[in-house]
Amino acid sequence: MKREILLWDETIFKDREVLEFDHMPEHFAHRESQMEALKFSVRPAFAGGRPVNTLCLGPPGTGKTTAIYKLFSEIEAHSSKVVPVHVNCQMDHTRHAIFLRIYSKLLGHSPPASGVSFKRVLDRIARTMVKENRSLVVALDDVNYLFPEKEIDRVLYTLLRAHETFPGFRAGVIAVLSEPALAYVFDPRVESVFQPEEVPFPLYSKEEIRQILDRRAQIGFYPGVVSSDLIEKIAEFTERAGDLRVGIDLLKRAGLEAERRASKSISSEDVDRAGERSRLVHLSSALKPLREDEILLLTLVAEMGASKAGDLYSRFQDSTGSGYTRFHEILNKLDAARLIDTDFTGPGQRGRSRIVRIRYDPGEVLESARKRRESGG
Ligand SMILES: Nc1ncnc2c1ncn2[C@@H]1O[C@H](COP(=O)(O)OP(=O)(O)OP(=O)(O)O)[C@@H](O)[C@H]1O
Repeated sequence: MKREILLWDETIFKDREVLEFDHMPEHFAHRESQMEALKFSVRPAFAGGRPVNTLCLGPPGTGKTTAIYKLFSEIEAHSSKVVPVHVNCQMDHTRHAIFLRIYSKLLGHSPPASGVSFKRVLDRIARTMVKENRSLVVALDDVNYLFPEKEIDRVLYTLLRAHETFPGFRAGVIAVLSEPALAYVFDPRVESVFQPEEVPFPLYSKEEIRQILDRRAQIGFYPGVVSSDLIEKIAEFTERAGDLRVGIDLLKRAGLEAERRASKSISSEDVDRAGERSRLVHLSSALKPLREDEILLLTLVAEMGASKAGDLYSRFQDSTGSGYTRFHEILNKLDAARLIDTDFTGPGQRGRSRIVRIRYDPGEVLESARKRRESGG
């Protein structure tokens, strides 16, 4: 008879690495049109032109960063005419830091002296690019971290108008934002040079999620560890949470739960047990793009428990001085991000008497919001 118990030195994971978020999936399904649009935007750069500015928009976990990485590795494999630089704006959120990142990528090392002036960094980048007749493509990932203090205007102005000072300098920007639309109003001097082509990244459907997770599971686990019924269950859970990362995390955690029981296969109970923690993965990614007043309203919902929209509004107005329109806008946004529920009051309950509830454990929300505030943005 086949042994069902896992020995202490055995594992059900064939390749753990594929269940990590930073794993670059070999097969990037359901994003063909977005990849085409991105390739189209950098194409002019290969012929000595300027890349087309682009804006990738979509909720967390819809493959925006993955698309950029794929694009950039293809560019690097194809030609040295184009210099692609990926900037994580959560880490590099000043113009100086971003240009240091570009400098290091282009020249292969940091500037010799720390504290070197911005002007010298820019000068070196622009002259090198012009001399080598190359084009720059800068991806500003999570660009919302550049909105406070209007840092984004300074970054775009410098990148996209540098050719006025350094003739022959060519640069394009791919901005990445975890939201369905761009609400930021640019400085007019930036707007005249930055009218990006929008590339939408919609949420994956349940079937798309199922296919993606199925493939991960095939590579990540040994055969027979996870059944197709369970993949279906995980896909449903992931669709409800609204973030593919939840599904990837759930596969991994459910696998660990099975190993804890020394079982050679994952059970439905393993998935249930892992579910709550995995759902929190969405919480931190959904908080990432939120503005200060949006986080404030979310924390009020967490603190007040199930409350009437009218009561919530009074507290919100006391703290921010904002009007009902803004309050309503944020409520809808938090609802769309699946952070709150505003709709289970039954017929006839509309407007200020709507009941608003948090979709996560309030303590977890307050803790994540605190971390998000500390990380800036
Ligand atoms: N089409 C896909 N096929 C396989 N894996 C995918 C696909 N789309 C996304 N993923 C995986 O989902 C995770 C999240 O993807 P990614 O980081 O690209 O999303 P994102 O839209 O940039 O999210 P955020 O806005 O939170 O930064 C990654 O682990 C990535 O490998």
